Amino acid sequence: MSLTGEMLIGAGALRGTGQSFTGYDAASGAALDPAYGSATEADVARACILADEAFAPYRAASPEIRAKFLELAAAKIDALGDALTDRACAETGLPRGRIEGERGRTVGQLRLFAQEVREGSWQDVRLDPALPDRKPLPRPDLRMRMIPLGPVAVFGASNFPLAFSVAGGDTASALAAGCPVVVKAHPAHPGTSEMVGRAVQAAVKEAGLPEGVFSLLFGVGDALGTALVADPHIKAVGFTGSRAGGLALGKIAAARHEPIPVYAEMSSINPVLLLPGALAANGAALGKAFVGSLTMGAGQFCTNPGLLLAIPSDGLDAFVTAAGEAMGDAAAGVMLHKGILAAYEKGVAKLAGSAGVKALGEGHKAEGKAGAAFFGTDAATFAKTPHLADEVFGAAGLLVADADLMALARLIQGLEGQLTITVHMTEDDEALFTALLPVLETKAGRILINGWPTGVEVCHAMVHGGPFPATSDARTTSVGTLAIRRFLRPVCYQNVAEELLPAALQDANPQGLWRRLDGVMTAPV
Ligand SMILES: NC(=O)c1ccc[n+]([C@@H]2O[C@H](COP(=O)([O-])OP(=O)(O)OC[C@H]3O[C@@H](n4cnc5c(N)ncnc54)[C@H](O)[C@@H]3O)[C@@H](O)[C@H]2O)c1
Ligand SMILES: O=CCCC(=O)C(=O)O
Repeated sequence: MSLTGEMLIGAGALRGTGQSFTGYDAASGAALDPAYGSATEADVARACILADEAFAPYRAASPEIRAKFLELAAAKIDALGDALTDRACAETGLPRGRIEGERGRTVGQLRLFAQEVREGSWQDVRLDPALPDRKPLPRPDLRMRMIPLGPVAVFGASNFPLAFSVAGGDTASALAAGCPVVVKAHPAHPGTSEMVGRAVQAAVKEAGLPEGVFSLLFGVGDALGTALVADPHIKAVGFTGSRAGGLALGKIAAARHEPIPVYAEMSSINPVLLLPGALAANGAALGKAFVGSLTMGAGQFCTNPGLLLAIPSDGLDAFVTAAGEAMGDAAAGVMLHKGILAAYEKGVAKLAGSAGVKALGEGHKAEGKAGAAFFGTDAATFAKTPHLADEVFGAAGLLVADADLMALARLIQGLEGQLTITVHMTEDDEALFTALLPVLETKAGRILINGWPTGVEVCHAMVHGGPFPATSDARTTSVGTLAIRRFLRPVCYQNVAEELLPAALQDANPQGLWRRLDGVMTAPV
């Protein structure tokens, strides 16, 4: 596919007349053709009007039609072949294996949502039949199902150019829910975005769906995102990126005449608790494995393990020695764009210059690349230095080692919300884990044992979410089939005649759904 630099508004393609920009080869810094023109406010309005017009017919399309559309989009992304991998590698500096894996995850995610649409339990149908003879008052016939919210604005993330971008989890879950999507491409990978966008646009056409089901807008600066979130046709927002960006979009959404939900995934340092039994059994191996997770993709994962907590011991010494050695072998990494590299270097310099913080290991350094960094401190220093709990996006980790178990417990209690908390433990640590679990549950969306947080499985039980600032809404996830719930709302139908009811609610159950009948989950017959 040859790139044109055009945005995709419904079935059309046109060049934005706003500020021009290009993608860059992340490794060399060279500008990559073609140039993209930023969308104007009129472009945003047009995409959102088309999305609004598409909403009624799209949500009325049968589950089978929506599922086939998602599968078509997946097939067309697959068919982009090596050209997509080449462009994504160039624009992000991420290694080929990582991008290939991410493409598999992206198309797998679209196919999983197709299955989810067909399976139907997302409609959460509840039927409370009429009780005309109930005393003192009869009960009317009440039936409930979930319906889509309306057009959704999606902001592609810089660090996952496929799985969290144009056809990533936010887009897949919104489309599965029956919501048209207007995507703002991340300006760091416009070529990758155009390729994937054209695949989705072609799938809309082939599926015979209204053109406004999908649009893709390009732009630099804040104006495009601001106009998109403010547009009255948009009913929800999906975002992965910086805390400042997510909060800014949340403010715009809250200030609208009709405020709307912003599902923003923002900032997490993903604490790792190294319990004594695990360190005694495996200290050195854990140290090496930690560096593998920390430095993967130059640390540009929102699940990056940025904070470690432990009680000093011989096992912890072995951990630190092995981690320091592994850091010494860690190559300098290409970061996604210059701004992210600058932010990382500033964050590392701030850690290095903090009183009471010492270097425990560092990776190779190279001009224009990021060197991994590993620091250590104690609980008292952590408590009195609030910025030590801030995310440094990249391969920087901080170990808090303290003999005072209660000080570590208070530290955990004082942490902000997290995407993940990891616990390394053996049977000897079970009593400690059991004591900690109630606190961990209040802090994170996912608690994992004897693993590393990077590498999120896309499945039904996944929660990629968590209390603020991990996300703006702790009740949700942006990965896995549960993500569909963000874009649905319940409607109750009272005393609506059988023949006038939506199919999902009819007595005959033509969609073959599991339904909650008078409170009891009931199989289709
Ligand atoms: N937690 C994560 O998963 C994660 C992922 C990527 C980046 N980051 C963090 O974000 C920093 C910057 O990276 P980025 O460019 O990917 O994220 P970003 O938040 O700066 O931008 C993401 C998207 O939101 C838009 N945007 C941001 N602020 C806006 C505003 N005020 N108004 C309108 N639109 C706005 C941008 O144009 C872009 O399209 C990184 O250094 C890192 O700290 C975090
Ligand atoms: O960067 C955010 C997503 C992280 C992720 O999906 C993973 O670790 O696999």
